[in-house]
Amino acid sequence: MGPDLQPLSSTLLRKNRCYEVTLDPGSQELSWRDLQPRRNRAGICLAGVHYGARHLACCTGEQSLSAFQSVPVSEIISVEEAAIDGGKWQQTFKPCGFTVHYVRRARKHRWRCSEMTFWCNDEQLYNQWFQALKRLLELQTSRPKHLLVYINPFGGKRQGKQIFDKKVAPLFSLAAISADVIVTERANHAKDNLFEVELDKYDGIVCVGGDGMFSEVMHGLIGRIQKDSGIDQNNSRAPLTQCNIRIGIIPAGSTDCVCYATVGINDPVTSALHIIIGDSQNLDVCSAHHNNTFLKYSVSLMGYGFYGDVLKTSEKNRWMGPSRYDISGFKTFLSHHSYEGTVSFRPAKQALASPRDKQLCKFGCPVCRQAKKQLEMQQKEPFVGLEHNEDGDWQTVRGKFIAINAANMSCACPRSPKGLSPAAHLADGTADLILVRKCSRFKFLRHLIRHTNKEDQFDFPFVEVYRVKKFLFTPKHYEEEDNDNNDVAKKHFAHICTEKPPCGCRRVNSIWNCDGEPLDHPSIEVGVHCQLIKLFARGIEDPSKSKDHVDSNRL
Ligand SMILES: CCCCCCCCCCCCC/C=C/[C@@H](O)[C@H](COP(=O)(O)O)NC(=O)CCCCC
Ligand SMILES: Nc1ncnc2c1ncn2[C@@H]1O[C@H](COP(=O)(O)OP(=O)(O)O)[C@@H](O)[C@H]1O
Ligand SMILES: [Ca+2]
Repeated sequence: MGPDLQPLSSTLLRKNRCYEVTLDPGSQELSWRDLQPRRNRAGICLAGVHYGARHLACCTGEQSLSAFQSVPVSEIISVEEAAIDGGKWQQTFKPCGFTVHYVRRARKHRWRCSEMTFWCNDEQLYNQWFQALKRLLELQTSRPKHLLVYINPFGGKRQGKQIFDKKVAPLFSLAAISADVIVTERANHAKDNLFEVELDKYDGIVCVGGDGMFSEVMHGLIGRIQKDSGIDQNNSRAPLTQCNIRIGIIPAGSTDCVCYATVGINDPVTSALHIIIGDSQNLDVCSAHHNNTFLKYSVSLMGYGFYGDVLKTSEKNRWMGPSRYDISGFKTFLSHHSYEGTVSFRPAKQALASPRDKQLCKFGCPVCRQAKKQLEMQQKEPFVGLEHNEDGDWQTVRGKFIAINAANMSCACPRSPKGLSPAAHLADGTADLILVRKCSRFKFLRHLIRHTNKEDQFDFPFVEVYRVKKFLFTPKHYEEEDNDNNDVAKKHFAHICTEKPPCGCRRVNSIWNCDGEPLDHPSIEVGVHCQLIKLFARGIEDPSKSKDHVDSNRL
């Protein structure tokens, strides 16, 4: 806030009614209340302005006070000169008006753009208001001005381009955000481009598509930043360089889990508004390695067994769009495979919360805030990375599993609004490792159904959940493997058994579903990199805390 900015309070007209309108640079709020004036003969009230203190300019006649309403300056999208609609009183006074476009909260975490026009009866007053609002908006320094946008035209229902053109681009232009738009022509187009592009030109990167498209952009960005800072991604112990350029997700995919779990809804307009107002949410990233070779990063789900098989079956039916997952989910459920192997993990000893508690990760989450403090302290230490003394001792679990899932965030999505691990945190430096042991089809179905209702999906004897910072998985058929040649042979063997199981032979290996992308190896080492990337999001707002806003912003 600049020293020159003083509170501004005036009586202005809106829809031929007098409002006391106040812009307070201290509280960073624009507020207004209807003064319910009795009008003079011409039906006009007098407007006044006063600087330096709150001032009630009088309308002629009685006043009855109505509800006070406000919008934080941080949620004003733009201010522009109002278009004159030729009303009767305007012909006499030639008033000047300004329109404020702002964020209105609608139901279920949806944000919408609302507008409100106030009229001033002299040009000087109008200029004071217009300039003051513009100045306060210019001081919102976290807002992006220039974005790089990648659109996957084939994601989800193939609506990415239309969604961007019709719903997002008009909002960006209203907010004076310019965008370089690339419609991808092939898989990995965005990722490759991110290694070449002049990143400094942009205040953020936006991907229009699903989790797979987000994953591609994230890989491009993290890979580029590591390359620029000389970090070898194949070294699983290397501390990765944080990516400070934010990524925005305009949901246009099949699952849209990353968007849903960080915003609360998969709605393109809501996401565009979070980008415009410059929200920021740090996000943990898991890295998966095999034999000191980097495989992939993941921010949502890494799933072996059930979710790996769902992915594998669904890839063949990509043409079906989002419903491919329902069909492959049903098929996979019926096939009811379990996979034998060993999971070793290092529990997060210092975790401030547990996967079974009810403390969900919300906007301003104290658990993630504490993790940020710890991270800042660790970064000051000479040896940083994924190894910390505070972590617990390694533990090992062996057996036959229907599913091995690592949820780095809740993985909430329209199919499961509370997600795979409802209490997982976006930015706490841990992931929830969920082991579903071999059990009957009926029991597994009960576990699955609980992802869609309020019951606890972990409350079964065949389900275990651990909050971890690192884990390893070795399928039974890869155990005792210690060199790459063996690995190739066994991969080949596993492939044969997976694709063409001889009569009586159980499927040997599943694949890892890594944010909707398959991994090349089932035997992996995974570590969580605390708050490695940033999104244009804020986490999920608590409806009980934002209720006042929902109501007060609705005009
Ligand atoms: C009897 C009803 C059972 C319903 C169980 C539903 C449980 C769903 C949990 C879904 C978690 C999803 C985690 C996110 C995965 C995505 O990264 C991935 C790729 O998404 P996209 O790129 O947008 O295509 N999606 C999936 O792997 C689909 C999982 C669907 C499982 C049925
Ligand atoms: N132009 C393109 N043609 C084919 N594949 C693409 C293209 N652009 C991106 N992709 C790839 O499509 C995959 C799925 O994209 P995504 O947007 O997540 O859709 P969905 O949610 O339907 O899976 C991603 O792995 C991404 O790399
Ligand atoms: Ca996490």
